[in-house]
Amino acid sequence: MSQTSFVGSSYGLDQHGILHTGILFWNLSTAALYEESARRREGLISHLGPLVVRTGQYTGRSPNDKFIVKEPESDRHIWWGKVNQPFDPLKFENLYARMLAYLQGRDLFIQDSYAGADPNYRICVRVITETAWHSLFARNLFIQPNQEELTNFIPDFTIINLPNFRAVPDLDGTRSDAFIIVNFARRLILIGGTSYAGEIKKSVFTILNYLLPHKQVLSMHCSANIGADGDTAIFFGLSGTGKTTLSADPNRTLIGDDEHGWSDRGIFNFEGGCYAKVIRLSPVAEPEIYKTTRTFGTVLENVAINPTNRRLDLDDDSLTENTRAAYPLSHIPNASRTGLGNHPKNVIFLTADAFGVMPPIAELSKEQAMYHFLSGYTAKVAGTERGMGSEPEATFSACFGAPFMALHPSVYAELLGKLISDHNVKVWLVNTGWTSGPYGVGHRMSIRHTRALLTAALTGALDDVAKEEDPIFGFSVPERCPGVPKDVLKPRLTWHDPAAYDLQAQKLAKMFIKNFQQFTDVVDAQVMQGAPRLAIAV
Ligand SMILES: Nc1ncnc2c1ncn2[C@@H]1O[C@H](COP(=O)(O)OP(=O)(O)O)[C@@H](O)[C@H]1O
Ligand SMILES: C=C(OP(=O)(O)O)C(=O)O
Ligand SMILES: [Mn+2]
Repeated sequence: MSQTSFVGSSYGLDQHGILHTGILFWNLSTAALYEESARRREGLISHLGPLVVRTGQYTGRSPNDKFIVKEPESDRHIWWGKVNQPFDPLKFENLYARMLAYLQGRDLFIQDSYAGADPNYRICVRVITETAWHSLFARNLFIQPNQEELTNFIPDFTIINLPNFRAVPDLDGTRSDAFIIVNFARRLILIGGTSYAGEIKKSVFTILNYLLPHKQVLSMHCSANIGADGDTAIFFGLSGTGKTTLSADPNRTLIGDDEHGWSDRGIFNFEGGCYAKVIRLSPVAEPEIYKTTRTFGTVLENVAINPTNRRLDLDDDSLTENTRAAYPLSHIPNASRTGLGNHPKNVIFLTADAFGVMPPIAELSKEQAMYHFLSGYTAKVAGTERGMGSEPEATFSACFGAPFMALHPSVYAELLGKLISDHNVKVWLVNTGWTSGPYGVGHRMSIRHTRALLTAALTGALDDVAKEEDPIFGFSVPERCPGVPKDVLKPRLTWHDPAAYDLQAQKLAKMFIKNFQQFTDVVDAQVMQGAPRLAIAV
């Protein structure tokens, strides 16, 4: 049977300087990619159909190995620093030449797709990979053009993803054998040395974060869904705070789980699929996502599989805590087909606070919203074991997604501020971490309670509920919420020692203030009204 019955673009790989290859697999379908993947022994097909793969050494993103080429076209726009590290253009060309040499004689997989559901703002992305499974990942995560569009496809940006090509730092100017290098002038992203597929999707996100603000469109690290009345909600949050989990809500239509744009036409998804964490996934708490781990077409990264009966063990964290499922949006029963939504009525900032200080929900003023958006607070837990007494670490990640923000955070903050005012949006802070005492003592907020709080906020049920102003953070904490015990709403009440709570809250407020010093010169004085108030005695 022919293996080459697929649509390829007339814009061939020679245009990228890729010559003398093996077989080229253009835009292979899911089933064909399974076959190629199985033939190459890239992974195992599990019970009920997902493709299970391992990523080897790198089971998560490698932010320190990510670079942006320092060239005149983009130089003055980029937010240079720890996040966006400069890379020498000549070194880039050298590395690219070495990758082109590596590609000779190799079979390659090409997926041509869109990033951006709104045709006005989409970009054409070509993903070239040496493995079939990364090609399936790209196919699942991005938006599929139709047959005619594929024939005429000319990439705006091209990603060359070669996990088995390892850089030589002394020769290539990289930090290690892994690298993710974005070149805006060349419209090229080179990825090597790492198999973690998340690098592919987050590189595309970085590109859109660079391009869209120039068009007055806000790009956001958030999930999005739509209520029965057509009201859109967006959920900002760093990794692990609940964007994917909470946006998959049986009562709301899912737009997307991770990356969206907000233009004068409303919200649009950048992607066509989701990338969910599946460690200890509960079929009861997260039935929609759980089902995708039992569906043909899903790619499962680093999930344990019994090689004999091909059953999965979602509780097994021996390879990593960061086990993932990559699936198209159509795997979620009530997902949007268009990827579009109206201007949001509600914006949620998700934080996983490990100090037990933040309330499970609070309404923010416009100034507080700006302050918290620039702060991007969440917490990382130091130890992996509960009750070890190891101190959690506060993480401040501007715009709730600093690793992906190509421009200065104030660019995104200004756009958000304007959109919030123009569309009269309510902003909420939701703590999906610890509220009933600190990590090691308390326990994590239950998904059931978080969902009840979100339902109440999004349906307007919290509008008429009395709210108390938090003495330090100043935001408004509701006194009651249907389906949630009253005590849960006020973390101070759940601590054995209220004085210890006050001390911890002050400590956290100090961390906010220290972190915000980097922004005090660049933001409007008004935003400072959203800062925590240390002077007030509690
Ligand atoms: N109250 C809660 N709200 C949201 N997620 C929770 C909660 N409690 C535990 N979790 C777990 O935290 C993780 C959230 O991850 P995810 O939704 O993938 O985050 P993100 O998409 O923001 O990276 C999931 O594994 C989920 O099961
Ligand atoms: C894919 C990622 O994003 P998130 O955890 O936000 O889904 C990641 O950070 O690697
Ligand atoms: Mn996610």
